[in-house]
Amino acid sequence: MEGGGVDHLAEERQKSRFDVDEMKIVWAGSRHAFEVSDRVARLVASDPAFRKDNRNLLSRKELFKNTLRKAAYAWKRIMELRLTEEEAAKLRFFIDEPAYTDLHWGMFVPAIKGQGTEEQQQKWLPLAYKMQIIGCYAQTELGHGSNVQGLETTATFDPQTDEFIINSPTLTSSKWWPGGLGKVSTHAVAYARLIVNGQDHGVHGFIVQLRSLDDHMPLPGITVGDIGMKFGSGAYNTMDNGVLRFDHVRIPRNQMLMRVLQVTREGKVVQSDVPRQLIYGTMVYVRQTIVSDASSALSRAVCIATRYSAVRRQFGSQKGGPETQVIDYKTQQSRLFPLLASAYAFRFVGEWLKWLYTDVTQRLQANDFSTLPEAHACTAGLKSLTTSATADAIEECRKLCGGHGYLTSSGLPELFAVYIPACTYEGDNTVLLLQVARFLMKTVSQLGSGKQPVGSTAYMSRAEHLMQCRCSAQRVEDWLKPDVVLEAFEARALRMSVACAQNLSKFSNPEEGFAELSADLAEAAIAHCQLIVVSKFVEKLQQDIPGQGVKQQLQTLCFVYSLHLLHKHQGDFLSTGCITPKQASLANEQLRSLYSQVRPNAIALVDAFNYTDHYLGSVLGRYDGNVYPTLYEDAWKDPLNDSVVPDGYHEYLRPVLKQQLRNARL
Ligand SMILES: CCCCCCCC/C=C\CCCC(=O)SCCNC(=O)CCNC(=O)[C@H](O)C(C)(C)COP(=O)(O)OP(=O)(O)OC[C@H]1O[C@@H](n2cnc3c(N)ncnc32)[C@H](O)[C@@H]1OP(=O)(O)O
Ligand SMILES: Cc1cc2nc3c(=O)[nH]c(=O)nc-3n(C[C@H](O)[C@H](O)[C@H](O)COP(=O)(O)OP(=O)(O)OC[C@H]3O[C@@H](n4cnc5c(N)ncnc54)[C@H](O)[C@@H]3O)c2cc1C
Repeated sequence: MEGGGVDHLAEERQKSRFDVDEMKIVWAGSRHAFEVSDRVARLVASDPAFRKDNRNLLSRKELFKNTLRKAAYAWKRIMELRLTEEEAAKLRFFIDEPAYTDLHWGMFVPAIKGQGTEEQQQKWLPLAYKMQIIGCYAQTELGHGSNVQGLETTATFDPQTDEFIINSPTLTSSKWWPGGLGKVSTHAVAYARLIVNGQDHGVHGFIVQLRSLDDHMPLPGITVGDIGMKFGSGAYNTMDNGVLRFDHVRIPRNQMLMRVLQVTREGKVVQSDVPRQLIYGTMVYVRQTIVSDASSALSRAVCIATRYSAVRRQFGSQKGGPETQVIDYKTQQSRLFPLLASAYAFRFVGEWLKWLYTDVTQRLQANDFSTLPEAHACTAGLKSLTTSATADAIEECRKLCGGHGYLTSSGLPELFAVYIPACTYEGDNTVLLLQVARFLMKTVSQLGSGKQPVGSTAYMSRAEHLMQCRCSAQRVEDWLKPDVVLEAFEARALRMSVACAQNLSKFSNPEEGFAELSADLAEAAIAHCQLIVVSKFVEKLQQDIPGQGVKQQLQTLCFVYSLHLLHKHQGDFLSTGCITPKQASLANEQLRSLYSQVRPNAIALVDAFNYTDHYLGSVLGRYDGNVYPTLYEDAWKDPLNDSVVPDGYHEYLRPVLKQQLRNARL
C-alpha cells in the first residue's frame, strides 16, 4: 500500500500467484467496503495529528490528554468531512487508540437502541449521536462481573416522587471497570437490581446522569474516578476505566430502559412479551463485533511476522551467498502459516456472525425470539474462541520475530497489551464456553424428541450417522476433500458433546454434574466452535470469488486452518474414534505440503490486508521491508540517547566505578 523508496520485498511480491487487488476486496468484504477502508486509512495515516509513535514515552496524564485531543479532533473531522456512520467507525478504527468513544458508540448507544422503548430512543439517541452527552456501559462491579445476576447496586422505585433511587449499598457494589467512566462520561447505562414494593425484579438498565453538562463536576451523590494503571505502559491506559458509587441518587422513572419490563406510575411491574434475556442484548452485539476485531488484530500481528520472516536471514549460506530467509524454515512455516490461515478464517466467520446478528435483530423487531439462544451461543462461543486464539497468536508472532520482536518498535508488545483483555471483557472466555456447553447439552437432550436441531447445531440431526461413521481418508489427497474434513470435525464435536451428556446423566443433581464436568464441557464447546469456523470457511469457498488464483489461495488456507486444528487436537479426534492414527499422519503430511504452497504467496497474502505503515505501527512489518536502517535510526531517537553520558552517572555510576578502582588498588 505504501509508495516511495526501494522495495526490499519486491522479489517476494513477484513470486505470488494470485491477484492481490481482488484478494483485498475479499478481505474487506466488498468493493465498497474496500474503498471506504482504503480511503479512510490513508486519511488517518497522512494526518500528523494522528501520529502514535510517541505513545510509549508519555506519562499516564499526558497519554490520556493526548487521547482526548485525538478523539476531539477525530469528531471535528467527522463533522467537517460529513463522514457516514461507516466511515466514522473506520476512522476510529484506524486511529488505533482505545478511547471513551469506543464505549459511547459501541455500548451506550446500542444499549439504548436495544433496551429502550421508542419514546426513550427518541429522547436519548439524538443527544448521543451529536455527542451532546457521552455515555458508558456500567454493569460490572468490584464484587461481580461474570455473575450479572449477582450485581448489588439497587434501583428502588419511590412512588411518592415517581423516581428511582440508585444506591451502592456495599463496597463490592461499586461499579468497577466501565470504559469511559473514570474521567469522561456524562451519562451511564447503569445496571441495578430493580426493587418495587420491596420486591426484587432482577437486574435492569437505567440511564443515569453522572456529571454536570456545565462544568463536568460529578452530580450530588455520585463518586467517580479512574481505577488506575493497567497492563503495559501505554496500551489500554489511554482508556479511563472507572469506579462509580451512588449514594441514593434520584432519577425520573422514565430513565429505566423499559423495552423488556415496565414500571408504571402506580408502581405496577409489567412484563412485555420480549424475553428478559434481551437485557443481555448489548453483550450479544458487542461479542459479534469482537470476533471481527479478532481477525483485525491477528492479521496485523501476522502481517508483521510474515514480512519480517522474509527479511530476516539466519544460517545456511552456500559459497558466500545469502543466508536462508527464516520464512523458509519448515518450523517457522508451521508456526506462522496456521496463524495466517486463522486470520482469514476469523474474517469469514466474523462476516457470517454479522449476518446472523442482523437476522436475529430483524426477527426481534418482528417479535420472533426463536433464534436468540442460537445467537447467544454463537456470539459467546466465537468471541471466546477467536480472542483466545488471537491473544496466543500475537505472542507467537513476537517469538517468530526473535529478539527484535520484543522491541516496542516492532509494534507487537503494545498490540499484545491492548489485545489480551479481550479474553476477559465482554465475558470471561471460560464462562462463555460454559454458556455454549449448556446450549449444546440442551440440544443433545432434545435429539430424538422430534425437535430438529437447526442453525449451527444442524449437524446433530445426523447424529445416528456421525456417532458411528468412519473417516474415509486413505490417501494424502483425501484430506483436500471438504466433505471428508467437515465430517471429521462434525463427528468429533458431536461425540464430545454426547460423551458429556452421557456423563452428566450419571449425576442425580444436574447442576452438580455440570460443575464437576465443566472442563470436559468447555472442551466440547471448543470443538463445536471450531467446527463452525471450519464450516463457514468451506461455505465461503462455495461463493463466486473472482480474481485470478484468489479462490485457489483461499482453498489452501482453508485446509491449512482445518488440518492444523486436526493436528493440534489429534487427541480428541483419535480418542473419539473419528480418525485413525494412520489418517492423522496422512493429514499431517498434507499440511506440510500445503505450507510449501503458501510460501511463495505469503507476502502477497498479508499485503491483501491493505494495512498502512501507520496502522501497523511496526518497524519489522514495514511494507518496503527496509527494517535494519530504520531500527538503527530509531534506536538513536530514544530519550536515553539524548545524552551520551546518562543522567545519574555522577550520583550512581561514578562512585561505584571509583570504589571498584580503589578496591583494586588496595
Ligand atoms: C463497533 C463497536 C465496537 C465496540 C466494542 C468496543 C470494545 C470495547 C472494549 C471493552 C468493552 C468491554 C465491555 C464489557 O466488558 S461489559 C460487561 C460484560 N460482562 C459480561 O459479559 C458478563 C458475562 N456474564 C454473562 O454474560 C451472563 O451473566 C451469564 C454468564 C451468561 C449468566 O449466566 P447465568 O447462568 O447466571 O444465566 P442467567 O440466569 O443470567 O440467564 C440464563 C438464560 O439466559 C440466557 N442468556 C445468557 N446470556 C444471554 C445473552 N447475552 N443473550 C441471550 N440469552 C442469554 C442463557 O442461555 C439462559 O438461557 P436458558 O434458555 O438456558 O434459560
Ligand atoms: C479492559 C477491560 C474493560 C472492561 N470494560 C467494561 C465495561 O466497559 N463495562 C463493564 O461493565 N465491564 C467492563 N469490564 C469488566 C469485564 O466485563 C469483566 O471483568 C468480565 O466480564 C469478567 O468478569 P470478572 O472480572 O468478574 O471475572 P471472574 O468471573 O471473577 O473471573 C475470574 C476467574 O474465575 C473463573 N470463573 C468465574 N465464574 C466461573 C464459573 N461459573 N465457572 C467456571 N469458572 C468461572 C473465570 O474463568 C476466571 O478464570 C472490563 C474489563 C476489562 C479487563
